[in-house]
Amino acid sequence: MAGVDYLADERNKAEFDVNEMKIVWAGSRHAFELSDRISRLVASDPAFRKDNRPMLSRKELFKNTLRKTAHAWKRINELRLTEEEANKLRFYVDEPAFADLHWGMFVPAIKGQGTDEQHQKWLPLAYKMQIIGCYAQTELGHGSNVQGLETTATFDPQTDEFIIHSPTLTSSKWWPGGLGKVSTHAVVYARLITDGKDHGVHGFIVQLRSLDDHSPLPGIIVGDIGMKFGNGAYNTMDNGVLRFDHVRIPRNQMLMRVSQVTREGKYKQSNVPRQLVYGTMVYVRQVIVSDASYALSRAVCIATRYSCVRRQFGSQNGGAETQVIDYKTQQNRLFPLLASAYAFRFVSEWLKWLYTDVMQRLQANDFSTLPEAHACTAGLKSLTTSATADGIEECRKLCGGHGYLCSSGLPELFAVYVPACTYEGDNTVLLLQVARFLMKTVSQLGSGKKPVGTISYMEQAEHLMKCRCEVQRAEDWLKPSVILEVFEARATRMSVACAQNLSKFANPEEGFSELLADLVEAAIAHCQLIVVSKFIEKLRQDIPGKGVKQVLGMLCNIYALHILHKNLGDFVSTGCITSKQASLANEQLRSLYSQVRPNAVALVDSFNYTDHFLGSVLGRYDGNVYPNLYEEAWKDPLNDSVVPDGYHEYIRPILKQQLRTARL
Ligand SMILES: CCCCCCCC/C=C\CCCCCCCC(=O)SCCNC(=O)CCNC(=O)[C@H](O)C(C)(C)COP(=O)(O)OP(=O)(O)OC[C@H]1O[C@@H](n2cnc3c(N)ncnc32)[C@H](O)[C@@H]1OP(=O)(O)O
Ligand SMILES: Cc1cc2nc3c(=O)[nH]c(=O)nc-3n(C[C@H](O)[C@H](O)[C@H](O)COP(=O)(O)OP(=O)(O)OC[C@H]3O[C@@H](n4cnc5c(N)ncnc54)[C@H](O)[C@@H]3O)c2cc1C
Repeated sequence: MAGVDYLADERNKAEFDVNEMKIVWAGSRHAFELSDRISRLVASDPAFRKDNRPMLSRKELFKNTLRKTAHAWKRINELRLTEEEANKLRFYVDEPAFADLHWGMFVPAIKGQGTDEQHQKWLPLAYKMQIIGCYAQTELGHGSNVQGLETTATFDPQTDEFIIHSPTLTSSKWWPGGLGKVSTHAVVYARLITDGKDHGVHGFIVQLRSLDDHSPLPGIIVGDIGMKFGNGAYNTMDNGVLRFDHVRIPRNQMLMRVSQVTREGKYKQSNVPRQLVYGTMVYVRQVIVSDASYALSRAVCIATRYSCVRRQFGSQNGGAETQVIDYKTQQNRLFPLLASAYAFRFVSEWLKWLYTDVMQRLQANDFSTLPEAHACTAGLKSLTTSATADGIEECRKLCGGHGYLCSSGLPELFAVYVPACTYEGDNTVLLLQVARFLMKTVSQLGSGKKPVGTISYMEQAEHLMKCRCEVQRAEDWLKPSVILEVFEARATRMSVACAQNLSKFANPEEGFSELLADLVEAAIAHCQLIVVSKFIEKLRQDIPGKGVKQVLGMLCNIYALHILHKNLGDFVSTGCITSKQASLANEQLRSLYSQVRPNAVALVDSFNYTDHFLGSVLGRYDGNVYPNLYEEAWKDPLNDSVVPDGYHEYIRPILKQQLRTARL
């Protein structure tokens, strides 16, 4: 029946003001209104239909993406959308495309690493999309090890040009999104060579294709790297391969904010850190943390609504069966993910602030907070993407068999999402960057250099190494000060233990190599502490709306106590808590699940996702799952005919043969 809300009872149970929570989730009333307006605009435009993606061949899929991206660009211009609105529009179109890399990496790379003159020349062209660019860093042979890249950019003082060259097969650029079929330009990372000297990896703007007929320019071989994981999914993106055969570009196309090559071929460095060459990655990692909260919240929204609709067992006297969400096992798997979605949302808002702050400082030549920003973006990118990828898969399982259908939206979400654990830095490699930062901090304790920002807790290392958790009753676990101290103590003790073990090696690098697995665990402990502490900080702010702060408090405690429960080994073995306190934490967690239960649907409604964006029959707002699932099945092209194509060739002969055998 149209118009019936099958989840109305669930919505009536909510103990908080959903409209106010929507504003908290969005970040501000302005952000909410903008998101709400743009998501409806996209949902109501048939050109942005996406339910047919898994059925399309790669070519059809890709052309469809080109059509949608062109349509989005047309709408952005017609409606004169601001940059913020245009970003939201691309987000709600929900189809990875070359434009993500153009706006998300090419433009930021020029902005961050180009000089004023380069900005004046290239940014207007890029803003109008008169050129389309990508970010060509990774090669066939090297991705993580950026210093190992092989492409060369050799200065030719005779002609005042750089010669861009791929000396080996492994130096072929491999993976850049938007490169394969679309980009006219790329920021290419290559080893700068002047006068026979190698100055390491630098960025260069290189034109790849003709602006008249799109054919590759002389000396350039470019194409798509092939089909990727999952139907539909990330195959809308033309990840590409690129080779250069002595391609010449003018000297002023080297991005020269960090270092310059003069007309005479002299290499000069500005007084800014070399690591600014990595600045675009810091920017995108911060965006990816925000993206993690959106991807996880989508999966959680689907699983929560469906868990209320789905009933199994427990019928008494012919009454309704139990809603699967009422099983404690379902809650124990689902609610920590719900809490994580909120936790990641808040930590990403904070990270955005941190990034903006670092950028402002950089403008004023203050580079002091760059290492912490690198550690935070790298660590939180790793933590949130790993948890989200696992979380989406868990949500699929929470939906039972139906979660495996493409119409649940979960398989495609998973397939699109999992590469986030790899792109923009492999998650383990990034955690090791955090570990280096932690080891450096520990080694400087007592040297007078004060740890600042997210690492400032280490200032109390002496106390944190020996403090005892004061929890005696389950309710004691609800105190933010208790949770914070326990997480700080665990992170400190794990870092200090690594540092002590490292000091046993004569060669620190050898020690680091040997202890990699422990170092990764210490880095995770530090990153989990950041997420917990930013959630607690959020709750210290003024949050209006009936019951909003209370229910967020429950989620914060669920997030922290669930992490504690999953990592009991760390907490108990470092002596931060006793096994008795661990079981009290578990008791508290169970009680929190019961408290969150009536609010579950309202908490996912607060994400304010349209049915179009969710793209899931199981997650429909109205909960009317079964008739729609049934209808969806009939739309499959296999059901176009009653007798399938191939019956006469392959089924009938078998059947007939069996008949003969049976007669014998
Ligand atoms: C894009 C769209 C956005 C919007 C769209 C919507 C939302 C998103 C959704 C969907 C988008 C999907 C789009 C996909 C996009 C994917 C794109 C790519 O994948 S582009 C390739 C990424 N490649 C990597 O990330 C390589 C990873 N490797 C590295 O970063 C480095 O090589 C690293 C950090 C592992 C090692 O670097 P070393 O070899 O230079 O190393 P060391 O010696 O360890 O470091 C030297 C010093 O530099 C610091 N450092 C390293 N990296 C830094 C950084 N980034 N910033 C500041 N300092 C850094 C270190 O802390 C160290 O500092 P001390 O000397 O100890 O003080
Ligand atoms: C969908 C997708 C889109 C992408 N888009 C772009 C793009 O637009 N532009 C671009 O330039 N690149 C892009 N990339 C490339 C991406 O950035 C790299 O794949 C990524 O940085 C990982 O590098 P790698 O592939 O070399 O992994 P590898 O480093 O080869 O990793 C293989 C394994 O080795 C481990 N490992 C590696 N080094 C260490 C170490 N030091 N210590 C311990 N373990 C280690 C890793 O943990 C991993 O398990 C994209 C990749 C994907 C999948």
